[in-house]
Amino acid sequence: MLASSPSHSIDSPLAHTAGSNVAVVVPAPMPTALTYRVGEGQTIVDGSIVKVPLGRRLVLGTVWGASQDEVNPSRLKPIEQIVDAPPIRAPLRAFVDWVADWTLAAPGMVARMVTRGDDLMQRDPPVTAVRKAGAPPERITPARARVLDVMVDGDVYTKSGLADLAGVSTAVIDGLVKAGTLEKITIQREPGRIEPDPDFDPRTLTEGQADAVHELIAEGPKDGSLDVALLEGVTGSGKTEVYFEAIANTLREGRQALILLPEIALTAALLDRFAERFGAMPGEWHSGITPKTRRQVWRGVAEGKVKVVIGARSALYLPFEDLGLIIIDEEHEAAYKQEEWVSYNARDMAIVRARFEKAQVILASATPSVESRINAKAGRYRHIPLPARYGARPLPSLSAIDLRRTPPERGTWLAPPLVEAVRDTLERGEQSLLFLNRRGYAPLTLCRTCGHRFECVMCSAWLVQHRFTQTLNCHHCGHIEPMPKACPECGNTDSLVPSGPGVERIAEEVATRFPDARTLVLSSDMMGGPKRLKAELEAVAAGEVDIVVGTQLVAKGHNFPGLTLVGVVDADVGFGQGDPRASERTFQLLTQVTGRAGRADKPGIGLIQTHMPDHPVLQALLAHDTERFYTLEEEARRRAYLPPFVRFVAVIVSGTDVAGVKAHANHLKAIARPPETIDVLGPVEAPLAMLRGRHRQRLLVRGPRGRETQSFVKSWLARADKARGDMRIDVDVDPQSFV
Ligand SMILES: Nc1ncnc2c1ncn2[C@@H]1O[C@H](COP(=O)(O)OP(=O)(O)OP(=O)(O)O)[C@@H](O)[C@H]1O
Repeated sequence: MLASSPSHSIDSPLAHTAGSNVAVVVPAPMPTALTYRVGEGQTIVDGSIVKVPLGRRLVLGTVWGASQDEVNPSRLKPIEQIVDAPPIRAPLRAFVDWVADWTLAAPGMVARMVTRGDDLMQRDPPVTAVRKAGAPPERITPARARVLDVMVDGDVYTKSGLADLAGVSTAVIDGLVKAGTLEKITIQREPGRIEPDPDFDPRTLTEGQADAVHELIAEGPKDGSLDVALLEGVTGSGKTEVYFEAIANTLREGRQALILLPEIALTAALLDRFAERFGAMPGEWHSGITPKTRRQVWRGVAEGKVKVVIGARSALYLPFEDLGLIIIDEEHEAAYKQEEWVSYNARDMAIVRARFEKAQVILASATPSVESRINAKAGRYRHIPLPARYGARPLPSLSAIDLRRTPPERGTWLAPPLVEAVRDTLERGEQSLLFLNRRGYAPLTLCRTCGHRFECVMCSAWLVQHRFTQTLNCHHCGHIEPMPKACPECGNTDSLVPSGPGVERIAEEVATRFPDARTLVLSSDMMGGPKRLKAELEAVAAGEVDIVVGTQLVAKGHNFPGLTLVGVVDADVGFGQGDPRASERTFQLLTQVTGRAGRADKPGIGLIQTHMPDHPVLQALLAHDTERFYTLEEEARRRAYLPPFVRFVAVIVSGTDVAGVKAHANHLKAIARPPETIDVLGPVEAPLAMLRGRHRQRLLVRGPRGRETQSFVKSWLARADKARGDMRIDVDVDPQSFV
């Protein structure tokens, strides 16, 4: 609903008067805000969300302040409407500016992540309600008496709600309205909300947990300076219980809290845990929620009524009224990096948002990112360890299965020691998890006769065979085609063979070896939506499944009490893909997944199939020697001039015209002229040379950590020729993905 004046309190008393010019940030890739005129009768403040004409469209924009630009009055357009929504507060506007500057994105594209779209600004339609208004009716029936009996003077009821309450039909209510006893009114229905109660059901903490809570709450800086704590606790140490206490503290201070999670799959379980601890559901924010919930949470946080939000990285842009605490759970996860539209890392940006909001940040992980570890070591973050599992449970005992010595039988993927271990676990009535980070049945399909390999037509990538759906899928662009009967190259039938395993193939082997076991495949593309996934995860937790075959979807965050064996089918998948973070990712993923074993009363084991049992990363993992891993990795990065000791900025030129893309990339290189401290590497064909039908060339800028590198990229790209046609230049500061 649009109104000419917002009904909300404002954080800036300075209204812009009619006839004055204001700067409005609009959702378009423009480097600056545009100027519009405030109309008669409009009350506009800094942060007002407005509708303004842009070309022929009316777009949603945000008032950033008075305009300093000289604009020819004849070209000046008026603000069309003021949206009935709380204005965007100054700290959030400052955050948007900062993110735009840091990521080299247009401010409007960042602001768009705050205001999102029109639908978010709508209010639910008003509803008709009734309340007592006059004397009881002359004709009083038992049904009418019941209605009057249940009503409290002054209270407002929806018709159907009141009918239910009194156990009568709505016709009885209509009769009372007609008689003048009740009157109809229109109300804006507010979602019923129970506030989380910090003292609802606190846990008894272990000594280690209590110390960590004390440090988090009481030992932070007292001068209001930025407080970032790295809560590093081994898997199953109870990090969640610890940061819940920090949330309780924030709630007692009357402020709001945000918990960011890397995966939607983790939200359902955490929502339930939160409700048990605080007696109320938090707000939920991710791509799987309904538009109605989205509207209610957005408005609820802006008005300070929703106190806690659990969400995906986009929740970082919610317009909190008074944000006191941000928790980044599994802070090391690559999923915090967004790579579309605006490339940003939600973990890093959360720290910036916290600075503007004067909020605390807790980064939680069993396997922190190398960056956060180094920041903690340098004293920029407080380092709070939780070295033991809750309930004195041991960490799982880990060992490697050397595939060179005990390989699987031909055409199978599970080596004899792993098969034996699964059998023993089944016999004990316990659960096993077989982990392989590959969706589908086989990563490649080829023709035995002519050697043809199935590739995506839009990307330089193999098509992954999926048996459940009988399709070949591209995991990069989403292209799907039916599994052919014959080879398109040589026409031979019965000659197409799968090559390599995905989780579906492992599940097939499991079904052959253990036909009586209850087996479940869990991977993101098998999901029948978040509801089905939640039910499946609950079934695993309840012990209704014997063997889970899963991708990274099940690797982290979950609590499966009956799970005592984790088998890693192929630990070598993650190493050496030209990605500077390959070792780190592998270490993290394998620690997380093996950390699912033995979390309740029975001890767990992890068996890791590999061709490289002596790899230093695996050695550190097997010994639970986290310290050794970080020391090795830090040293390797320092030596090789890799982040976080340098800053990388990736510049990707893409388009449908391969020659044009190459020429433009070469042009960029030719005009770069970087200062001595900065190198421009490339251009080279990106590892994914074609993606969604666009050819890609990659330049990599390597420079110092400060702002210098971004400043160089900004001025460099500003000097470049305009990209023509459908050519696009994407800039990614601190890239996570090197494809
Ligand atoms: N103080 C406590 N009282 C009761 N139960 C606890 C306590 N601390 C932890 N637990 C239980 O121990 C298990 C592990 O805790 P939690 O999930 O918080 O660990 P975590 O450190 O987040 O693990 P991971 O990093 O492996 O996901 C959970 O079932 C949790 O309920």
